[in-house]
Amino acid sequence: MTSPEGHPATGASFVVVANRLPVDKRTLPDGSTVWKRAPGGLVTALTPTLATRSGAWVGWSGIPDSDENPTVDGIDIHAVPLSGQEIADYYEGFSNATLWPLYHDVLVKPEYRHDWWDTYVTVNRRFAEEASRAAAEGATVWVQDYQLQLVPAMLRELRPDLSIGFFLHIPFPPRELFSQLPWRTEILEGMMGADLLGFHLPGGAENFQSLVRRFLHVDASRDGVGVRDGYGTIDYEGRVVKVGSFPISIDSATVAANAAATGDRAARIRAELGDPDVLMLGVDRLDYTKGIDVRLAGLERLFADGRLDPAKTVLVQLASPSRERVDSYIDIRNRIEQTVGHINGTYGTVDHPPIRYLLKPVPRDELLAYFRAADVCLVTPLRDGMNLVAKEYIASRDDLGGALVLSEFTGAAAELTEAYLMNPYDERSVDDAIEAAATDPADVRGKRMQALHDQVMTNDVDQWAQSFLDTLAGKR
Ligand SMILES: Nc1nc2c(ncn2[C@@H]2O[C@H](COP(=O)(O)OP(=O)(O)O)[C@@H](O)[C@H]2O)c(=O)[nH]1
Ligand SMILES: O=P(O)(O)OC[C@H]1O[C@H](O[C@H]2O[C@H](CO)[C@@H](O)[C@H](O)[C@H]2O)[C@H](O)[C@@H](O)[C@@H]1O
Repeated sequence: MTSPEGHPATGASFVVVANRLPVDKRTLPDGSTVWKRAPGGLVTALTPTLATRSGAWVGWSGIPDSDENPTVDGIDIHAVPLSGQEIADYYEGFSNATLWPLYHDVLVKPEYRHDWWDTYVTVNRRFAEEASRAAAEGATVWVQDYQLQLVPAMLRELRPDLSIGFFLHIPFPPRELFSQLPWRTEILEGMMGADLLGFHLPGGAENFQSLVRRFLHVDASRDGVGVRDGYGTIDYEGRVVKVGSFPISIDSATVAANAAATGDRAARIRAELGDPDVLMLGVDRLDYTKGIDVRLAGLERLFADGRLDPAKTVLVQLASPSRERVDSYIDIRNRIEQTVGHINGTYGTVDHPPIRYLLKPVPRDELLAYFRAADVCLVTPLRDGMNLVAKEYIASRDDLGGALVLSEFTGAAAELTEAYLMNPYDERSVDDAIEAAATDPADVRGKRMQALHDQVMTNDVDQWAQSFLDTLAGKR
């Protein structure tokens, strides 16, 4: 059934459009398969809104050529199929070998290929068409992230009746870097199809305002962009587009409760590791932006200089494989594995290698138990949009134990000012922060953790989603 305008009368009144679906296909021991909700922060944040507003989710399953549409936990799934070639050109290519490095300070050289761009346009159009089919007349559609920056304008053209939001989960670069992009005007025009554009930090929003002034020749307000409130405005094609800063967070109460419920597993982890004086932890997708190499180099210097004792220190580095066919990800994996071998070979003994490195995801409860066990969590990216691991570690520590070493180049550092902040480009800063976090007196570490814990428990992901959606709806 359609409305007089030809739009679905029975569609969803709230639609999330994201590269990934919030479900995973799992194979059971008997060989059969089931779809399960993926444990991501975004789906947790949006589940209440999806449930109360007859919600739908448009995305890719992560599997080539799959267009199964399972309904999981009441979420109406609209799968967007991608062929093997499209995965190579749109996901691995344009999204993760062009945009990802360009938006992360050009840490590796972005590749600018017209065939990848063409596929990015084709796939963005497919997402927009599916969102158009899913949305009821006048619905709210929330488009997520750098893989889908053309969707807002494509969707507006198909469905001017919709209210469209867009949120970027990674940094938005300054003019000097973004201007490299051969398709810079098209990307900006694509984003400007939204009614509200959200970024983690005011700096990203301001970079965007500056770029649309320069390349779209529009009048963008120069008012400061506040955090959660106080958005900027841009007059564009007879509409007013809002631009704001909305730092994402986690489901803090659930993380805290689940971490506390891991019981004595944390103590057993420490015992299994030989009861070290200092247990350090790193938890990352294996990505060159995350600075895993930075923390390994820092640890090696601290061992070499006698500032930390390798016989009494353990670093558990949990790394999840990511984007494994992209060259820069193959390179960083090789470099990290070589460095781990070098440090263990030089500073370890047969029964005590100081670094324990795992290249596979661990179950959620096990991860929370590691958070409870660790004296120090090392979050050392060269650049990161937010970094939810930092917030999860803090939420897990209602015992006020532990210490967070945090790079200034993460979005999280803007809020988590009581962490042991460091500059990953400055060896002294790296070493001093790791040493201080490992050796400061318990009362100093406890006071810092108390302030961090209060911050993360107060600003959770529900507040993030609500502040964005209220601003989109004109309630703020
Ligand atoms: N269950 C599980 N979750 C993980 C693991 N490694 C990372 N994660 C989760 O993946 C998310 C990573 O988010 P974030 O730090 O913002 O970095 P991103 O990878 O760039 O999105 C966090 O919610 C982590 O808890 C793992 O080994 N197991
Ligand atoms: O989908 P993948 O290619 O496997 O990558 C995983 C996600 O990585 C990025 O995460 C970002 O979003 C986080 C939440 O806002 C933020 O904390 C982090 O700093 C970002 O890197 C990416 O933006 C997502 O689209 C990917 O799904």
